[in-house]
Amino acid sequence: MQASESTVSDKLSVSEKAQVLIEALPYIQKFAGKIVVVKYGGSTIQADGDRPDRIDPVILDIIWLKQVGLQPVVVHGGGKAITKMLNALGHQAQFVDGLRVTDGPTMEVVEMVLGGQVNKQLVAAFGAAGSPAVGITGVDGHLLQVRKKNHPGGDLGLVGEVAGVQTGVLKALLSGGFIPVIAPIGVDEHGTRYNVNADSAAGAIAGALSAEKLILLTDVPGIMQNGTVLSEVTAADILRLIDEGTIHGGMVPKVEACLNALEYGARHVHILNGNERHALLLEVFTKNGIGTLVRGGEPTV
Ligand SMILES: Nc1ncnc2c1ncn2[C@@H]1O[C@H](COP(=O)(O)OP(=O)(O)O)[C@@H](O)[C@H]1O
Ligand SMILES: CC(=O)N[C@@H](CCC(=O)OP(=O)(O)O)C(=O)O
Repeated sequence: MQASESTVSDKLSVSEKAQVLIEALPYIQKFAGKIVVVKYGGSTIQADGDRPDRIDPVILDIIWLKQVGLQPVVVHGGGKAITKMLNALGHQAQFVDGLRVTDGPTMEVVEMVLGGQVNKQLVAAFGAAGSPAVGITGVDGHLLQVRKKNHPGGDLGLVGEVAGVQTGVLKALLSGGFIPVIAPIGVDEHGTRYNVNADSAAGAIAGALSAEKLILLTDVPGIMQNGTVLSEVTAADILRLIDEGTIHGGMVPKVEACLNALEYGARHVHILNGNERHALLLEVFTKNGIGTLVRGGEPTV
């Protein structure tokens, strides 16, 4: 445990510490056995292969969810790591509406970085923190079936959109007591692998698992409008916020993934700041939660 954490805890009296635990009890009871899909973004991943002494607080939160009876499933990004590797190899990264234009050589780097480096770094971090995880890509167990994405902004190359999700491999891992850690690479019916936006992959997986929650961790406190976080938005709000340009760039695939997840069966979708310490615990185990809740229904803003 890090020094700053023990200092905060030391400021609480013994009865205040007990009170915090007691207040979490109804949420622990409510969510027992429920599936929570957590999307851990490339802009927030802190697992650091060079600093094995440092335990990533997000990983601790996810292990906490598991230990109190929820069933976490992790889908990770790694966009920044891909761009770093492309640059190191002398390639330029190119994006259209938050999606990476993926030619053949770029796809090789995507697979190497997402399926290899980032995935194994996270799995190793879970193991080091005492919880066995298994890292897979969407190719394994035919988890993410995709087709080439047709995008109005131009040909994106080997970018896939999810056409189907086969959840068998996830159910096998969950029932074996493992935390599944998924890299967003999909496969089409010919065996061609595609780069899938991690938010889209997480949304599709959350929907297919009828998850209690999909939680998208990013580097902003939620959906922002004029400098403030919107605590709750509906599908209609989102369409309007995209239309007026308030939601743009990487937030567009994120909110589309939220709507997709809700449409296909996820119950609640949240966008939180993964850089805020223990944001996941605050969302799941406190009354008001934090970040933005995305829900179906009529406009709220
Ligand atoms: N209305 C908005 N509210 C919050 N962030 C927004 C909004 N519109 C665009 N963004 C951008 O979306 C980014 C998050 O998307 P992205 O960079 O793809 O995150 P991640 O790497 O975590 O998936 C934010 O850092 C912000 O720059
Ligand atoms: C098609 C597409 O854009 N794929 C993403 C996959 C990784 C990702 O989504 O990572 P973040 O969540 O960290 O942004 C990419 O190549 O960057």
